[in-house]
Amino acid sequence: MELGLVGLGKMGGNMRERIRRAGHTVIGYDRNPDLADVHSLRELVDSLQAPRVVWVMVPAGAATQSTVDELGELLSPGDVVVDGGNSRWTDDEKHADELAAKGIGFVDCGVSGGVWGLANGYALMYGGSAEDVARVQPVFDALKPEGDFGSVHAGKVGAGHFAKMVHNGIEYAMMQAYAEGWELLEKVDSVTDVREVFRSWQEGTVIRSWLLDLAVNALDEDEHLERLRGFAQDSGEGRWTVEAAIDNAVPLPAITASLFARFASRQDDSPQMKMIAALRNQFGGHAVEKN
Ligand SMILES: O=C(CO)[C@H](O)[C@H](O)COP(=O)(O)O
Repeated sequence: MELGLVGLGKMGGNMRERIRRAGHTVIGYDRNPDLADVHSLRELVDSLQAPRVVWVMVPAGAATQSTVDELGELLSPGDVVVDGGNSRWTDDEKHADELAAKGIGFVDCGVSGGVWGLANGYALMYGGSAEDVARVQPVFDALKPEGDFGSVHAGKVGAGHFAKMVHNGIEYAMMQAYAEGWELLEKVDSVTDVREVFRSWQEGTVIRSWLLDLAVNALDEDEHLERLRGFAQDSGEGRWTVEAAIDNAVPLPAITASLFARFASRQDDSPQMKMIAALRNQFGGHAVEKN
């Protein structure tokens, strides 16, 4: 089939390649002309035969919104837009409604696989009507990993990004657990080779996983992670997971703590711990350290 792909960065560029390897025609547009096959969204749309499928792979928020808006002006009834970025799931219904008013279908798709997806395939979680999903199915089949699993029609519009959001919340908590275990192992004198302990866990243990494999890769590159600062950003999905938990009164202590640990990583000197120190000093005369 023919696909229009908007956004050819780290994810989109590799996805174009994987879809082409499966025998499909992909016409890609990116603001960076060095990456693009065409020079504008209009040229992309004009290059595709109707009914068209256009996959959007740009940053969540304003960039996705403006791309969907522009496609809404350029596409025709019967075409389908797929949002494959890490959009907030609550944006999907809005995008679907805006496009539906013009007779254009919409599918949201959470994509996981990072820079390894070209070789390993991308895990896909999508939401939308059966009819719209069927139109995109050959592309899903090209992108997904080999084997029986790795893609799911999770439900109606929004379900794909909701599933991907929860996936990322789990990712936060798993990474935090490996990180805490690693720090404790590094702290004690009795364990003399932490990297080899992590490596040994890759087989036979209850906690083996791809994230553990990646932790071993990282320790092979920098055994004690001395070249890195302990600073972690977040892109939004952890926050949205916690917000959804509050909306639904579902307790998520591990995921919430792992999000807050990232916030703490951005502080050189914790203001709240200054208050703890001050209060201990006030009520008990406990010693404080001064700047
Ligand atoms: O979706 C992903 C992996 O599954 C992305 O890498 C995601 O951006 C990571 O999220 P964060 O920046 O919040 O750690």
